Amino acid sequence: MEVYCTRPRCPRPKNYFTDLDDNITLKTIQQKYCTTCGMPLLLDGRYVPLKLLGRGGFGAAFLARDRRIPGMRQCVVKQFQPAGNLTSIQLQLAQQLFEREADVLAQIGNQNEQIPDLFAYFEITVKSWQSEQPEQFFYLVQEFIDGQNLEEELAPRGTFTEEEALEVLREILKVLKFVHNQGIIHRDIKPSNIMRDRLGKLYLLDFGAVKQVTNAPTGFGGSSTGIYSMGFAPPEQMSGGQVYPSTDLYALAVTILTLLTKKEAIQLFDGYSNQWQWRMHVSINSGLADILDRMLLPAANQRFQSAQEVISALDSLSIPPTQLHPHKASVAKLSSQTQPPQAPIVPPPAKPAFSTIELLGGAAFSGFEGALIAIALLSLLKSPIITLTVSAVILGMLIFAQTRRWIEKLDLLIIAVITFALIYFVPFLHAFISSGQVIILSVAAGLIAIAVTAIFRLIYKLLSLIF
Ligand SMILES: Nc1ncnc2c1ncn2[C@@H]1O[C@H](COP(=O)(O)OP(=O)(O)OP(=O)(O)O)[C@@H](O)[C@H]1O
Repeated sequence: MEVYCTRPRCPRPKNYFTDLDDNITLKTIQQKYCTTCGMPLLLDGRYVPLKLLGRGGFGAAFLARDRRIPGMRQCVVKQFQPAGNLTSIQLQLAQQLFEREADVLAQIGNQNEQIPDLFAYFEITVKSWQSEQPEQFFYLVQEFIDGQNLEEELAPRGTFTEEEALEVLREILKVLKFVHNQGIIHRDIKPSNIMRDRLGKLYLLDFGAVKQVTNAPTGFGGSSTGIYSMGFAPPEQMSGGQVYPSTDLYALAVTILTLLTKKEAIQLFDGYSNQWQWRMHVSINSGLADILDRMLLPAANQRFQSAQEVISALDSLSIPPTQLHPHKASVAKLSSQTQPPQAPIVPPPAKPAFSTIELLGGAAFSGFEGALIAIALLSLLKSPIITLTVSAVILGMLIFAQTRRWIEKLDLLIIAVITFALIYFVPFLHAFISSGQVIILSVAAGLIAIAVTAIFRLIYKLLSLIF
């Protein structure tokens, strides 16, 4: 099983432990340590990081499994890892923001099905890798949303249709209504913070920048601390002033325009007239366009004052509410990568997936080895049919051993070198061809196997993109 080291600068974070392929060992073993930097890998004794999902402003996010939950539930482990050289005050503020995400998720995550649940928040202190100094790491574990964020969804495709954008608008307004009613302003609404799972359900993520203002459900505001995403933040947030529910509504409108036009916010805003000039880029229902424009007004008090006001305005347009639907391309891509959340959660795959390099290396080995085996067998048995059958069986066993990772990397090289040396230097093992031809045939077979595998891989990728 491959386990990912979460130490920020570990040069070789991928660890492979064959004993963890055994479910009983995986569940009972006390701890595992990174073979490169010594970092404990089983976080809080239970979370097994599998791969890096991405790095954000305050940390890295890892896909992990919880070995203490039957079926090894998937989860996201976020690690506090601020980028750049921060002063101790900035570092403290960044850490507060990370803890704030944990606080907010603990408060509201379990109450709203479109906000990830919080599973755990903990810190660990470990010996530094290159010095004797102890190092402290903070982790937050939350529900894994099996899907793509809207930025990832938008990148490979064209613009969202009006119907699709309206669905995002209505769904996120529902979540914002709930969030604002808890006295919380998100302050960082943007496509990358909205995720769609493979069944089409939309989620609002990343509560690291929220402002917890007051418990009053309406008419509240709180001062901004300068955390925002350029282009999505309204003037009051950019100037570090008070933020309001309408601050989030403004960012949501910019998000919708981004989806409708696939253009950067800056391309839709005319700095000279200080106005949004987006209508020339997309044509939509005029009532909906007016609602978006009102959400985008520069003065916070001229915009809609609550998510509910926008929902009512949308309802009065009599555009039929859309059915939640997963986007075709993204679902096809996901279905090739992940398992449905509803399905019984299965233990992690016994073996990790193969990278393209590993796949092509394996193909080269199989082709090379196949040719050598065939040359030797034909020289010994003199029967093409028996040679073909026995070679196919041996080759099949070698390929199976590779898929199970019983042989990999250096093993392949060693086996290839030994077989080649045997057949090249023992004349009766290449009785019908010269030594030079052994080289040509085996290398050619290796290259052909690489080419064929690459073509199949390409076709598979193209098909999964299309469907
Ligand atoms: N609960 C989750 N389920 C699935 N994927 C997630 C979850 N939370 C975050 N991710 C994914 O992990 C990656 C990193 O997320 P993270 O929140 O750390 O940073 P970000 O949102 O990309 O950046 P920033 O924090 O600067 O806005 C992103 O691709 C995000 O979509």
